[in-house]
Amino acid sequence: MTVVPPANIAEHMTTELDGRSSSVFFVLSGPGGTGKSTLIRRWLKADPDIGYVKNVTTRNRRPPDPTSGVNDDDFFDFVSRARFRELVETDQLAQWVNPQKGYYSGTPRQPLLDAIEQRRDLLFDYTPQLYLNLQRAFPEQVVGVFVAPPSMEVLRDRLAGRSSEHGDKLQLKFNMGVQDLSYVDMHHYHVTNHDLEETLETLRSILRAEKQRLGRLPELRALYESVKDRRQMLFYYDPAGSRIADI
Ligand SMILES: Nc1ncnc2c1ncn2[C@@H]1O[C@H](COP(=O)(O)OP(=O)(O)OP(=O)(O)O)[C@@H](O)[C@H]1O
Repeated sequence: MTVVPPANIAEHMTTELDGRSSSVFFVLSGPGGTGKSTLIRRWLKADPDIGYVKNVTTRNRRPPDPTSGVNDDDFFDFVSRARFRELVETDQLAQWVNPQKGYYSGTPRQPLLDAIEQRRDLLFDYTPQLYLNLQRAFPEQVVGVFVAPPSMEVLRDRLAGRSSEHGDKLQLKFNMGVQDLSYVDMHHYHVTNHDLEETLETLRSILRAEKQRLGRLPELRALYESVKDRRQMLFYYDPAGSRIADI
């Protein structure tokens, strides 16, 4: 028997039902010291297709972390306050923050626009404030994952173990991390970073799922829209229950 496709689908019998997803801006957010840069460093190494845009910052360089291998220069461009001001005034930053007196940090806008154009995914290592700024600027692209430490005690030990902050600065960093906890409910996901490999696997699964959201597949959406038969009734009233009786 020959199967005859309905008219609305006949011309699309060989159209492939695969879509190319639009960009995801995948933000690892949360307290400093939970492992965000360590995770991103591993992810970038394992997956060359994913991108990372360096932030500009006026803070001092941290010495490379011998435990994680994280090198500040891989994540930041270090600029003077005068240069930072120029970037703000000429509207070259997608977002910026002033987390501590005299210290500014932000993200250049143009590489983000390029990524959207090329449909590339980007990873970000952010505080919740930066994440919320970016979400406001790019609501369709941004997915926010709050990366939590196994406990606050572990966070304290990881921060101390990294040796990038000491004394009052370490205390300040920890206290800022405690404040970051109040932003958890503004994220899409919460992932606890016990074991690095397991956490990375969870993050990659989240990104894979986000790529399948119909909202990120514009050509497929347009295709399904074009083959929709608008005369079809998908719902009905049945106050007398006769349709059920007819089954
Ligand atoms: N799952 C883990 N198990 C054990 N140690 C970890 C784990 N994840 C990260 N660390 C260690 O914790 C320390 C802090 O990690 P990292 O610098 O990546 O944090 P961060 O969240 O990027 O901090 P910041 O936001 O201040 O840059 C590092 O020394 C790293 O080696």
